[in-house]
Amino acid sequence: MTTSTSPQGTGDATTGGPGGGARTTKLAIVGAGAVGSTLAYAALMRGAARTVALLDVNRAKVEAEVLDLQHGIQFMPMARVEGSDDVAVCAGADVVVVTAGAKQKPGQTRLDLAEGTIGLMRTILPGLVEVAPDAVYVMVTNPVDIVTYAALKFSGLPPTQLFGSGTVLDSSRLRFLVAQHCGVAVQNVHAYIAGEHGDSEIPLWSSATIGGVPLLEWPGLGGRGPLTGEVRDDIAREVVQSAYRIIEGKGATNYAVGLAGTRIIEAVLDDEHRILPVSTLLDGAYGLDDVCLSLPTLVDRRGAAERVEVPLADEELAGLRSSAESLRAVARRFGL
Ligand SMILES: O=P(O)(O)OC[C@H]1O[C@](O)(COP(=O)(O)O)[C@@H](O)[C@@H]1O
Repeated sequence: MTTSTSPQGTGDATTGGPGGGARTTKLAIVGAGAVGSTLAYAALMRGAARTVALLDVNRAKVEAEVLDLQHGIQFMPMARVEGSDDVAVCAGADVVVVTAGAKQKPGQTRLDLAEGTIGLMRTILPGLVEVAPDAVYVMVTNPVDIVTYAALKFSGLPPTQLFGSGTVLDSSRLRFLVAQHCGVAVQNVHAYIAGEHGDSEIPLWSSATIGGVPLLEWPGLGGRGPLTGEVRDDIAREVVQSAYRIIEGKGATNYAVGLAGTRIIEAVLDDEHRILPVSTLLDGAYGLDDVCLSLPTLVDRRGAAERVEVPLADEELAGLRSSAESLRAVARRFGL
């Protein structure tokens, strides 16, 4: 079953646009759950790709999500939406985003989900690579660092071409909280979370800036105080806890992760050369290797093209090393 539509009824990303015109971009999303379908919605709303294809084992679910999205096409930038329970729907994709996996339940950590999800990656990656060998693969499924490490093994793809959404979302949570505390626009806060997308993640306070001022020297503005050690610790704790709070309240996180994923997809499809904290396989950076974790990385049409070596304070480097250690221990536990 493939359910699809096109504005002019014909043409797709593989054969060219309607009427055989210029080739257009195609985004394939694996998993039509809360994250996958919200990501599709966000990508369509932002006009990130001309074709959005959804793949899910649950035929009724994928059909329903596709229909619902198709009915909104009139109000979006020009696009085509298709969906199927057959991997062929992903053929010729420029970007494949993997969101499929076991659902996180209240109280479960991301690592609790690992085993079933790793098995799923082993099953689905070879078929995806067969139909979309040139796509850039973005893993979103949690625990994303472990899933990315496993997917690299199962796909045989180079680390530039396959990486994880990592701490792009955590960094936007951090920026939101800092912006709220300081009373400035979130876009003016430049700060990254590095390491694991999870409990051992590290805010890179020492390199963060607000409006050109080093965050650690932020004097406060409009009656609001500086970011003291206590405030920073509270914010860092809140970043880690917020996903759990959302899951407790509504069962899943979907909006912010859908937007974060879309941001990564745009950086690839539009060849933006944008620095984003995605999860990549380390090969000696900061003395770390054979582990996937997040560091600011140049993302362009090639994928995760090059890592930026951000200067780290001693405690940040120590945090990164222990994050790497805990991820390696989990990977070993699952025989990776
Ligand atoms: O604070 P400035 O210098 O005005 O920069 C704002 C710009 O930086 C951004 O927040 C991106 O920041 P990063 O490069 O730190 O990710 C944009 O969204 C925004 O347009």
